[in-house]
Amino acid sequence: MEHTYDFDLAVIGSGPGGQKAAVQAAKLGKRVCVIDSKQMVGGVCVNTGTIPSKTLREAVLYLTGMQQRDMYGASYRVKNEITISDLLSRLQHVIGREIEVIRNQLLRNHIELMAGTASFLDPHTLSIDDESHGMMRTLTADKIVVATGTTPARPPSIEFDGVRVLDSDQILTLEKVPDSLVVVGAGVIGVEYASIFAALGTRVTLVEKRAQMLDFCDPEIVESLKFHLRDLSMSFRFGEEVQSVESSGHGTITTLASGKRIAAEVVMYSAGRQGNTGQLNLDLAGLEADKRGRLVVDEFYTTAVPNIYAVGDVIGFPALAATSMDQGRLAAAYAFGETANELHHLQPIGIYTIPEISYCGRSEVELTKDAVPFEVGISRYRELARGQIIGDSYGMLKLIVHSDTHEILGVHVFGTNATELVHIGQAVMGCGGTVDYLVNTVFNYPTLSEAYKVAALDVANKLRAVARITNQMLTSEPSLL
Ligand SMILES: Cc1cc2nc3c(=O)[nH]c(=O)nc-3n(C[C@H](O)[C@H](O)[C@H](O)COP(=O)(O)OP(=O)(O)OC[C@H]3O[C@@H](n4cnc5c(N)ncnc54)[C@H](O)[C@@H]3O)c2cc1C
Ligand SMILES: NC(=O)c1ccc[n+]([C@@H]2O[C@H](COP(=O)([O-])OP(=O)(O)OC[C@H]3O[C@@H](n4cnc5c(N)ncnc54)[C@H](O)[C@@H]3O)[C@@H](O)[C@H]2O)c1
Repeated sequence: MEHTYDFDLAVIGSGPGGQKAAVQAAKLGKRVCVIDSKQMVGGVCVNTGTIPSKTLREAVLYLTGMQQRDMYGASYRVKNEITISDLLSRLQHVIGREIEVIRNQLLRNHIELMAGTASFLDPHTLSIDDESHGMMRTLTADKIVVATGTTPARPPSIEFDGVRVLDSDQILTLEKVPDSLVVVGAGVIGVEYASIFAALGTRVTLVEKRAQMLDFCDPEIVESLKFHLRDLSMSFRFGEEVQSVESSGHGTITTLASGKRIAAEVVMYSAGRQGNTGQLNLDLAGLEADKRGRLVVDEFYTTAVPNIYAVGDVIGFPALAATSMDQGRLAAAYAFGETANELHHLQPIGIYTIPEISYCGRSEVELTKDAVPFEVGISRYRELARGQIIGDSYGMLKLIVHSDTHEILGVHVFGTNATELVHIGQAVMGCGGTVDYLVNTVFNYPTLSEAYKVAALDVANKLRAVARITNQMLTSEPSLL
């Protein structure tokens, strides 16, 4: 006998993964609902993660006038005393608009948005606890997508008071811009926030237990970033672990395992995140999470239970809004038998530090390890007319090209608009293009995109020099000696 369910698809979590899963299923004519708590519509992405941090960064760049200082001098500011309310007003504006856009998209696709926390009663039945209205309900669905994301991991020995000792979600509730800040963990979240506060004039100390930060990025670019951050008075404590954090009305003392003690007004922890599966009653669905709360899926985003899918941060790496969206879209397509191509292996990474970093493809370190012969071409923004016009004297774009096939193997960008520029390289690489395409292409002038042309010519010149001398060696008379 055919089951009849309340919904064809129930999606738990309204972040990027959940939204796109829901819209894809609705486009296939399915009856869909999305469940999330009332104050989290849009997920971590809109409320506590991507959008707030990127908006804060934009507000800081504008109000500090930092990007104009090359032109107007080191003391140039748009506003002298930047208060937390200057920053938060922009944040609230953008978050509010984003939530409206999401609600509207769900509504016009006839997707029901339900307020509450979902948990499994069995593989097809969910219980929804709507605390804000004191209501419980149950619903059934043929397919279920778990897109519950993550929350900041909190070491049990640290007392988070939400005022002086904070996790990265709580940083958005600061009541004033701190004079000094310890950031624990130099992952992407830690380095982004550290650079934002350093740009605001906060004295930042970044503590990281590994010997380096962002070790998946091009080392030359990480070195340039560190130079800029030191210039903003940031201190680095690499290879150091936090032993304890004490806090009082006067401030905080962070004690490191090496015995060092760091005084600061505020401490922010950004030392990893934990999958949000604790409230789901996974065992009633026949599922189990790993010790970091994450679910394992196959290439179709199916969990161990065939009608339950999982996407986004809750399935782990790469844990980006960018990938979560596509995982959601694909999971819904696979769930309802729609043919879909798996994600392209070339995916960009964008790190919104000040200055920003972005790359796509392989790095010099990886290629050297694999003994792949390559040539590198570099373009510096200060030699581009657009670089001069915008006052970015430190930006650079690096192209890595296969010495024999001329295939573009990687592009690494540092500086203004890096996260946008990277897509040109990504597109050429994705279509199997070579550096010759960039050499023979005309770019608008004056633009930062011209960096591709300059870097491509740099590669071509180096390859030509090798070819010329090799030819001369081959054709010259053998030596008599
Ligand atoms: C500070 C910060 C900055 C970031 N910056 C970037 C960036 O620049 N670029 C980028 O690509 N990514 C960035 N990320 C990562 C990005 O935010 C995540 O990859 C993305 O939000 C994950 O989407 P998701 O679909 O897994 O769900 P999430 O956005 O994590 O949302 C999950 C939702 O599920 C809900 N939920 C959980 N449990 C239940 C339940 N039982 N019932 C109902 N609802 C539930 C939660 O309330 C939440 O709303 C950043 C993250 C952080 C924290
Ligand atoms: N621009 C972006 O794309 C972007 C921005 C922010 C976050 N994110 C995503 O969010 C996710 C979480 O980021 P994250 O930075 O919290 O986690 P992470 O796991 O990447 O980094 C945590 C860091 O903290 C360090 N650490 C842990 N415990 C420590 C201790 N006691 N003392 C000192 N150092 C310690 C770890 O060595 C690690 O380097 C990542 O997967 C990231 O991709 C992406």
